[in-house]
Amino acid sequence: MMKKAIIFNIQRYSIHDGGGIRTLIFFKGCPLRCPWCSNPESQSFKPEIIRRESLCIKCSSSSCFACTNTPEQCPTGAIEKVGKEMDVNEVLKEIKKDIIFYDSTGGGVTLSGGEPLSQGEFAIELLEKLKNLGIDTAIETTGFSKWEILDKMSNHLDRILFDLKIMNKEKSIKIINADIDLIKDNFKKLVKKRINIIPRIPLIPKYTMDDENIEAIINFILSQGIKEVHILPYHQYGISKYKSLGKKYILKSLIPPSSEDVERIKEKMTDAGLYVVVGGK
Ligand SMILES: C[S@@+](CC[C@H](N)C(=O)[O-])C[C@H]1O[C@@H](n2cnc3c(N)ncnc32)[C@H](O)[C@@H]1O
Ligand code: SF4
Repeated sequence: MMKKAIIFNIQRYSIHDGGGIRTLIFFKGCPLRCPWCSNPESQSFKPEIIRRESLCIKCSSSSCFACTNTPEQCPTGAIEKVGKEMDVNEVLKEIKKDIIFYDSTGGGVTLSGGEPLSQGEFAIELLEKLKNLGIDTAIETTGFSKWEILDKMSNHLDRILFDLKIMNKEKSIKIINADIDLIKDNFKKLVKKRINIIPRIPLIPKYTMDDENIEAIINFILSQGIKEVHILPYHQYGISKYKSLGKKYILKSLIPPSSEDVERIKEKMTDAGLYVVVGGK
């Protein structure tokens, strides 16, 4: 039987996250809980209802949040179901609509989320089919999974955009629910396999940007013989999605890093011998 996964978005014509014009496949569900996550709708493994107040015309209730209409009954799309079970062929059908853009731009398909490794068997089958079609493949990942899954998946990936977030073990478990030792082990095994791996660091003030964490990240990357790193300055683009989901955004008052702060970290990494890309594609 064909494998199925919960997908919450298929974004076409993306110029981020992997190079060229890309199709991004967003897997729903993540074992981590980064308080700054810009995709809160990706965290639960189950389909969810979101409510967008800005689209609500108050047709049946005084508030979108008190409305008992189903997504199908809502006339404006203010109430929407996020997350759809799809099989590999359904996802492939969507991807094939973009295939003509890949060759001329060096683009392809990037798996994102949520955490694609958490629906690993499906992702492996999809990637295998994409490689059989000659399509470039990339993944954005936390690297937090059993090695067996990542090992199999890496055989069908041209590039792994691998996040390193919090290097202190206790802090990593407490703040984002991730065992950094497992993540580092997986990273090292991929390097040993000579997989094309690009570390990405989200620059989150008060969480990942302190000297100790940045130095630990630099030392780890250098110890693995890697020369390129991407840094992603903190943004709050996902903030309205928290409200739509009825979730609280606890970092509302956290100010994104200034360009000087980003430059300071870039310089530190460059001085250590790394080639640094801000944003990262
Ligand atoms: C939404 S995640 C999905 C992939 C995977 N779950 C991960 O975290 O690597 C994609 C990228 O966005 C970054 N990211 C998430 N929230 C962010 C925020 N508020 N500001 C900057 N980068 C963010 C992550 O660090 C990751 O590199
Ligand atoms: S690992 Fe990625 S998807 Fe999961 S909570 Fe963190 S930023 Fe969000």
